[in-house]
Amino acid sequence: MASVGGMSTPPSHSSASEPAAEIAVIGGSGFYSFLDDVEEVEVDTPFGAPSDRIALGVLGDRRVAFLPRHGRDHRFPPHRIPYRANMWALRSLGVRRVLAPSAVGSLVPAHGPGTLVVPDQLVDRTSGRAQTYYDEGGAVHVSFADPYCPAGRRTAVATARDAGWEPVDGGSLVVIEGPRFSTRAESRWYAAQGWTLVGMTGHPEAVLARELALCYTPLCLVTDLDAGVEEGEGVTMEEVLRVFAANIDRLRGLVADLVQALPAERDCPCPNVLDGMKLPLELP
Ligand SMILES: CSC[C@H]1O[C@H](OP(=O)(O)O)[C@H](O)[C@@H]1O
Ligand SMILES: Nc1ncnc2[nH]cnc12
Repeated sequence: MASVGGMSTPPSHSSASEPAAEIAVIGGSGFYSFLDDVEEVEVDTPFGAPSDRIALGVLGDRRVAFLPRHGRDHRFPPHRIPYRANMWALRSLGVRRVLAPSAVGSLVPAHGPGTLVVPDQLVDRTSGRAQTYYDEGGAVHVSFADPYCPAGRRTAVATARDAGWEPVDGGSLVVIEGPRFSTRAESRWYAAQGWTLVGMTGHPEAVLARELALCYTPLCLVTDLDAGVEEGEGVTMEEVLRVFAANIDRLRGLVADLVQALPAERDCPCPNVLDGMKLPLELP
């Protein structure tokens, strides 16, 4: 296992011209491994250690990093995930594109369990999470009107369609603080706002990616109808993990296809979001 101290020693198979990885996959609940033949690296960051060792491997001609956001033993609940360390560590390895699979509840009866949604909007209902890299040394305000990479979203939707998994293209993901699930009244209120999905990890992951000028693409797998949508007992963790497990092979396949399908060059706005801003931090 190699050790990488923030921006210092890169892993053995990387060089200045060839980053350790260009694309990262961040696995969520039930998604704790991805690549077969990997080198695992421990990365340190100014924000502490990431959730786990980062697995580096190759898929076709793409160098890929995999990081399970909850840790491979799901030791971090959503409100305790070291989001800043995770995104910083990935960028320090050379990553510029992030694919973010996630288990979510649906606020729309028609989008039942097993539905794949590629949302285009996000609503932050978390509280108290560190959500910026730029909290000292000067003000930096990134644009976040469109929180996700348009090219990544487009490619994800097209790749899912090609694989015969008709995705829902667009929708708003409301991210709650958790770790509890929503009450029926909260859930009905979210649905009444016209929001589509509810999860616990999409924020601050997406905005931290934006602050590091990374392309971030969410891949939301619906595991349940949220409490306000369905007259039932309410959502349970067991239900989420069971439905996710039933869909993981399909999702893994999609992520692998998507890694291959992402364009090599970035012609989206994401690389330029920090242009003209005076950064208080030196980016890795
Ligand atoms: C396992 S139940 C709730 C848990 O599942 C989702 O995790 P992730 O987004 O990492 O797939 C949800 O956000 C909660 O953290
Ligand atoms: N109903 C739900 N609420 C919040 N996060 C979830 N993750 C999966 N299902 C969820």
